[in-house]
Amino acid sequence: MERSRVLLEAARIIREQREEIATLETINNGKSIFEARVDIDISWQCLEYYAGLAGSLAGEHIQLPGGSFGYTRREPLGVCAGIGAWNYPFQVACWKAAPALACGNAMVFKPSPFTPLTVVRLAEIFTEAGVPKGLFNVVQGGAATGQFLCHHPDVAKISFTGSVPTGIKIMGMAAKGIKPVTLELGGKSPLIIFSDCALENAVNGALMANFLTQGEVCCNGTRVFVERKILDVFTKEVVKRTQKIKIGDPLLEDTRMGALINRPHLDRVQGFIKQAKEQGAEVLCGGDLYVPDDPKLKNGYYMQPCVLGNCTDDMTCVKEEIFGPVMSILPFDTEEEVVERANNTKFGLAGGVFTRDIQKAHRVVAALKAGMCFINNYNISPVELPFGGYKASGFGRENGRAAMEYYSQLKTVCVEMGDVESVF
Ligand SMILES: NC(=O)c1ccc[n+]([C@@H]2O[C@H](COP(=O)([O-])OP(=O)(O)OC[C@H]3O[C@@H](n4cnc5c(N)ncnc54)[C@H](O)[C@@H]3O)[C@@H](O)[C@H]2O)c1
Repeated sequence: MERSRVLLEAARIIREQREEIATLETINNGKSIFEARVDIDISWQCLEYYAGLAGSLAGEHIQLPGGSFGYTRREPLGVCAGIGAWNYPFQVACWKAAPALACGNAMVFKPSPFTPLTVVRLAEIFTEAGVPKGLFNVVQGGAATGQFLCHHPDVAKISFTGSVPTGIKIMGMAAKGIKPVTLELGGKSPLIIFSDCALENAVNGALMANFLTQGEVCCNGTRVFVERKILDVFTKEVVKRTQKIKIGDPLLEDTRMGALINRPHLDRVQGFIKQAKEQGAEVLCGGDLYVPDDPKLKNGYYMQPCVLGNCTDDMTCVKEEIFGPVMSILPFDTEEEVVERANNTKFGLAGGVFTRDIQKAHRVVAALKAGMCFINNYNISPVELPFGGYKASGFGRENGRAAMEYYSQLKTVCVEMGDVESVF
């Protein structure tokens, strides 16, 4: 209950300073202030949720013959290392810190060197809220700092959010110290639009699945499979809506798409579009750099959100995670076919389906090999629901009750109520 009170106080301070933290996050990452506010809201909700669970940590009592019994205790792991990506800096830190602290661990958090700011504010807030000194720590740095944390003998667990190649290295380092890891890695998720969907919802869903945070979202549904019967009407509407997305200064109220994280990443995203064209995809809209009118923004890393048509499953833009505002549209004819194609990927983070047929919706998500599935919506993240991947998208879960298992360990105590019967 003491941990719970401290987490609730931290949540209260975040709510109170929402505007200031959201502004800092926009400066940190380049996403629109509109979205940064949503991230901050999800962050304090996460702290409140784990504050609620902190007092519920408990074991089991198991009866044994002759009045003997056993019981289990949920104990903290110790010092947990959190290593974060740059796309949701404050939120990722809260998703890791809240269950870690609720379970009684300490955390050393390393943000991405591209977004060092807001997690420092989080550490200050924790201190103000009454978290004991040294329990939540921030270290800045890049790969070398991350490696140091993973190898450190006092670190008991590593929770990592980032790319698959780094995830592989993290798991290798953790293996050397036999440390448990949570890996939240990349994705190339399918979004399946059946012809019996509510079209406007499906269009909204496809935009939500592709263009939040400049498309730099791990669970994005970037392979949009559309039943051929509605391909034209759906595509036309998606293109029309994509062209209307307001790009520009992320601190302006009406901006809905800010700047990508840095120049190399922008070049990389542009490279994927160039390659898509070479491989036969058609750019239906966007894809070019965007230069805002405001002269002080002219060197910003802005681009126009892009919709690709004429895509096939073997194209690079359909197989690889682009991590930018690029949607690929792929027609399909039957349920069986689309499920097979949707699962034909090394990733398994998320998936979505739009249909009015409730049986079909449940049948399809049951067949999807992905950890986070959506029916008739996409990319909402209630903290009550566990989140994490299948296959190369990683393992372990954040959020929901499930995360408590990944930040605690089980001790079994066997109690003898009779005499010891020795076999010797
Ligand atoms: N599944 C999820 O929840 C989730 C959420 C956000 C982002 N992501 C993924 O993250 C990726 C983009 O983020 P990124 O470019 O920051 O990823 P990244 O793998 O380059 O870096 C992630 C973090 O790891 C650190 N790091 C890099 N090399 C390291 C090493 N050798 N040892 C230890 N730490 C090291 C970085 O400094 C950074 O803090 C995308 O693939 C995206 O899908 C996944």
